[in-house]
Amino acid sequence: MIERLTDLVEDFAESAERARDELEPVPRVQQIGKIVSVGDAVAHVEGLRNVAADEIIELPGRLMGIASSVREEELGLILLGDAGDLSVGAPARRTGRVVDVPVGEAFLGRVVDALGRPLDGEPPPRVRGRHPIERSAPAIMDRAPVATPLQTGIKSVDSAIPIGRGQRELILGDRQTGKTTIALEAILNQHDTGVVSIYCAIGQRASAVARVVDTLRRHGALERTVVVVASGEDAPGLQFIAPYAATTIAEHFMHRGQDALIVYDDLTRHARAYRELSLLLRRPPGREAFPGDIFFIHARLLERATHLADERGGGSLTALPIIETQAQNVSAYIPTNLISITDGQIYVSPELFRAGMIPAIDIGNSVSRVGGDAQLPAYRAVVGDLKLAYAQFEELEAFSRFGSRLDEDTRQQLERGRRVREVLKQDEHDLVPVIEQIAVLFAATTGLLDQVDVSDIGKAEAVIRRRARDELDGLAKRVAEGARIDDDAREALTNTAKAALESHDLI
Ligand SMILES: Nc1ncnc2c1ncn2[C@@H]1O[C@H](COP(=O)(O)OP(=O)(O)OP(=O)(O)O)[C@@H](O)[C@H]1O
Repeated sequence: MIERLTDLVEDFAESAERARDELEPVPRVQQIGKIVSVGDAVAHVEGLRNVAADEIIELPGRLMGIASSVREEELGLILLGDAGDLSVGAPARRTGRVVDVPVGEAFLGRVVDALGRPLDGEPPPRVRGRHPIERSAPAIMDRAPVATPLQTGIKSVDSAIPIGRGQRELILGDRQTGKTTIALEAILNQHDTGVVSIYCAIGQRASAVARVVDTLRRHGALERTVVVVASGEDAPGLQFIAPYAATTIAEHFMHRGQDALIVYDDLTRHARAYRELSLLLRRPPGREAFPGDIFFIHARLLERATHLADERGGGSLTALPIIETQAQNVSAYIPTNLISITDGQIYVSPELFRAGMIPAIDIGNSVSRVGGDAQLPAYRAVVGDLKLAYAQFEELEAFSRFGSRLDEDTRQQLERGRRVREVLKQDEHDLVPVIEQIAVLFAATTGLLDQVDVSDIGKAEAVIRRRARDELDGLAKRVAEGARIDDDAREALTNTAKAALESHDLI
């Protein structure tokens, strides 16, 4: 109903706009200034009056600039393209418009640039209207608490660092530690949830973006995903506006009452593009040479991700911003800013990655501040023990390296911890449905795997998952509807795991 209404309103707005353009050719007085300096990514203009912040200024060669530094005597423009043959003295024309992007369902399955122009060789998507890339975040009164889980299919995330729809969860870690893969898994896992995804690539190599698009296509996820790309070869201006444009495209779905997921890959490069622009615009550099408003540019972006109240349609936008740290320095400027803006972080550690603990999620250093409220209640049966067993295990393991003799209790904790660690490993794109996660984690945390050899845990997991899939259909449905794990369910989980292990001679 709400979708139909939104469609009607949008169609009406579109035709009203067209009619106005056709019927009233308003005689317009054009204000034209001239370029006084041109840099690689910015230009300065003189002679334009009353320009609004963020207004688009048209330059020769269909190039656009955003009025970023607006001063009485001179304008600093962020160029949305290659400065090319732009020369001093060339005209600069006011447009009275701000940057906007087309939005609509036709964007699903498409790869577009930061201005919504196709990059996949197909014709431009049929749009439902255009919206400015900078929009204010929904008011507090229009928001509702995060209450529905967003399953990622990754065991360690869904159990220990759960994400809810409308949450902002940062993924941070050094380079090549599997950050993009975690975000991609979250997108791939939405195959039957109705959640649409937006993947925004900022400052990446074109080959890396092509790999992501290929993965989405191979897994049948591209048709429910919009890919917005401003690659490293694009103008810094385009890299700067890409996440705002992608968010506007995502908001279209949220305002229609749908659930959307947006991945910003990554905001370190976004911050660097903005630093480059700010320095060229002669703004005073602050900490790490970033300009003073670097916190604000990320806060105003991520504030737009939320869960709307029912009166506003009940849609949601979940944000997974990615940040690359250097030498695991999470207290650098950009990571600390983003940690404070988001509702938690998934920290991936290069040491775990090197040790083959993949996904390399450091559970002890990761947190989800609001997702716990949205987590399916059935997880409570496993998650408390999981976190505790794992934290104790990590501590004990460090101690036991000193070779001190271990008492039986400690030895047992270590053995169980090793098995839990094996269970938390997961192959790329091997997404685990909820009931299978619960069956395997339940077996590991209740000691059913204690007798299984550590080298056989992968096999044990596979047989438990298969049996849970075949035999626990009824429980799976109840769990999805929010049922807790009661005594009957415990018994069913225990019997399933035992039968699976016995039938393969694993215990
Ligand atoms: N669960 C996994 N199992 C096996 N391999 C994985 C897994 N997760 C990631 N990888 C591999 O690790 C490598 C790095 O992954 P990814 O590109 O996701 O990392 P990243 O931290 O986003 O890297 P970058 O620093 O380039 O952004 C890739 O080759 C990927 O295939």
